[in-house]
Amino acid sequence: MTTLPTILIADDDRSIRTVLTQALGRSGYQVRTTSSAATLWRWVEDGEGDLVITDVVMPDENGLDLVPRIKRIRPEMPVLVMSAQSTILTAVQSTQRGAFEYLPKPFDLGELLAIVDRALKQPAMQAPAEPSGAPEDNLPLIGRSAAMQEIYRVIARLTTTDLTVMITGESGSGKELVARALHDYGRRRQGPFVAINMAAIPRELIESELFGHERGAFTGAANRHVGRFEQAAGGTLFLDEIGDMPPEAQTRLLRVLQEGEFTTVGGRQPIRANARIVAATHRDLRVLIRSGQFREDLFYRLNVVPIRLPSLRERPGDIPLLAQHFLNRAQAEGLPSKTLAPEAMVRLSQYRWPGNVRELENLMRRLSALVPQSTISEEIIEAELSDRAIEDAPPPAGAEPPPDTPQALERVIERHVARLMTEAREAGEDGVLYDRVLAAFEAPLIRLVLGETRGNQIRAAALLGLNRNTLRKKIREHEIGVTRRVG
Ligand SMILES: Nc1ncnc2c1ncn2[C@@H]1O[C@H](COP(=O)(O)OP(=O)(O)OP(=O)(O)O)[C@@H](O)[C@H]1O
Repeated sequence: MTTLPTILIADDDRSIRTVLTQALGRSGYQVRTTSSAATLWRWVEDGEGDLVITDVVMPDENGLDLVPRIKRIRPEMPVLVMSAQSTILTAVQSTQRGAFEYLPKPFDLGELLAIVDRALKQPAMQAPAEPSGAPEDNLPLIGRSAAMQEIYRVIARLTTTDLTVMITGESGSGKELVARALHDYGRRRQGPFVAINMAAIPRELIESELFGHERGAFTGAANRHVGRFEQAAGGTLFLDEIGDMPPEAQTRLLRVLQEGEFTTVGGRQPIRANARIVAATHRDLRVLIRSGQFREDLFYRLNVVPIRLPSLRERPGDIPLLAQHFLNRAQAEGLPSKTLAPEAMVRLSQYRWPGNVRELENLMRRLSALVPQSTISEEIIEAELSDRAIEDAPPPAGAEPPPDTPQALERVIERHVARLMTEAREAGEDGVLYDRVLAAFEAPLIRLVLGETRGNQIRAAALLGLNRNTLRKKIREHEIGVTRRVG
């Protein structure tokens, strides 16, 4: 008996899932559908399915980001990417990341079936060449610096426990990767890994996303919705950007952690919480606690095992290894093979990497695609980096000014401004920088002062030396939540 090929479909649009299920089912395929990238990933990890069809924009993760991860663990699996944002960028990115085909929405069902048929017939041809890199490329985390060794040791020690972990570190330093490693090597590895990013979900939806809701719990709740806590049962719940969690959700989460059970929004029946919690943030939670934006009691519940991930500039020795790893990976995804000249490597190691590993990864991917020569020279790196770096001559590693000095603050500001400049340049935006830089400092300033005055705007305006109406305008502009607290 031959088994029918199974197609895994991830799209948060139910009508697309229905149409595809019917069309593919009629053509003799088995079909499994999900609205979440996390579920799709779990199926792929569990070795299920013969072909993936994924949407790009999904509530929990961008489908395009999933493609290279799928190709890494299941290189033979064809992945079709469909997207309503049918820009040339999406198409190019899908292909670069190893997708078999890219389908702009709306698409022709006949064309889709033909592509599925073609993809399943030629799996061998789709398998990318073996990466030329070291076996290291298959490791979940790259880096041999002392700082990373310490991280590995902590992860290893935690494999036999379900302790709650709080990962802190700058953006792009690998917090999510560490969370996944804790899950993949831990006791709950057979269970699901469910991630939720507090900064990516509208604040008013966070509670129902986390805990689920009953039918009719609020306007628009047409059906019962299973929350991430329930989805993560038996596995790990990764609470990313925990510092952005709204106060009500914080209170609810604290209760769950204390009592070990929760109720859905609008529900009464308590459900046992059976998820290991790993939280992460790039923000300083102690500052948020001081300004009244994060509950101190919740912090202590979450901060059972703190893991502080070093920034890339704190471990420059890892840069060559990581750079080579990302070039190998780009090659495995079908981009041309590249090597870095030794001087180019030195220059990379001296750069400050405000966007950390993510920035390095992106640069290597871009160079793999764009540089025609097979050896990337120092000049090419120099041109790339001097474009984004503020300082011409970065200070050697270890020359960070002591914390809490005006120099350290200036350094932080410089890094942030450099990042905003890069973003504006990459997005081709002119005339936005001054406002964005000001907003970046104004919003936390106002939040802190309002925290200090317990939400009293008159006192806050006086403290700031601002006119009351100006302060109100800025509160609106920055969408700062103001709650008056008594006592
Ligand atoms: N040690 C590492 N080895 C290999 N790849 C890494 C490492 N650290 C980070 N990366 C890669 O860098 C990118 C950013 O990592 P990740 O998303 O885990 O960072 P993050 O700290 O969670 O970022 P953010 O705070 O912005 O969510 C990912 O593509 C990840 O695979």
